[in-house]
Amino acid sequence: MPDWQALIRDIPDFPKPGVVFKDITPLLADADGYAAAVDAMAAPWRGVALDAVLAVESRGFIVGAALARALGTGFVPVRKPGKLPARVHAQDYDLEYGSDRLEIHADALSPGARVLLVDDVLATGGTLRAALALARQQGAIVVGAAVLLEISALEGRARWEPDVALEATLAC
Ligand SMILES: O=P(O)(O)OC[C@H]1O[C@H](OP(=O)(O)OP(=O)(O)O)[C@H](O)[C@@H]1O
Ligand SMILES: Nc1ncnc2[nH]cnc12
Repeated sequence: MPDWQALIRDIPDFPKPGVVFKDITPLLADADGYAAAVDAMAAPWRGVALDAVLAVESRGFIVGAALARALGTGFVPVRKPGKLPARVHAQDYDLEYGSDRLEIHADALSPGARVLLVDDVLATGGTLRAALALARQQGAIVVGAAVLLEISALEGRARWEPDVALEATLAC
């Protein structure tokens, strides 16, 4: 276990009773830990041809933007409803503690663009699958997906597309 993994803490019963929330804010606040986490997330993708990192609001932005800079790619935001100013494509999805909708600008990706999906946590996988659908709707090639932390018990990986590489830096 990398020593910075200890900077992710468990918060019981947040945001709902029965959910153990994996809180990455202590890791983000630690300069060395944050840098090490981003380096480790980037490692499998160095040398892979990529045009953009596509990351999901809001915690996904914190790791996704840093990863885009580390890999030298553009950054495409996928946002919660009503936040993007131009025409959007939308996708409804379920996650561990509810359901929501994600949006992407309709002109965010060119057909054939090579995209890496990025988020902080993989739980049930609903969020990442919605991001995959949004990218593909625009004709992008989803080269893979990168998450900082996979919550294995929630089996998001089992619902992921086996043909698309999914790299989790940490698993619990
Ligand atoms: O695999 P899933 O079950 O879909 O869960 C993972 C998602 O849940 C969290 O986002 P959340 O919607 O809580 O939003 P936030 O990033 O704004 O906190 C997390 O940042 C992932 O995006
Ligand atoms: N248990 C959890 N902790 C942190 N983020 C999450 N996203 C979905 N489930 C989560």
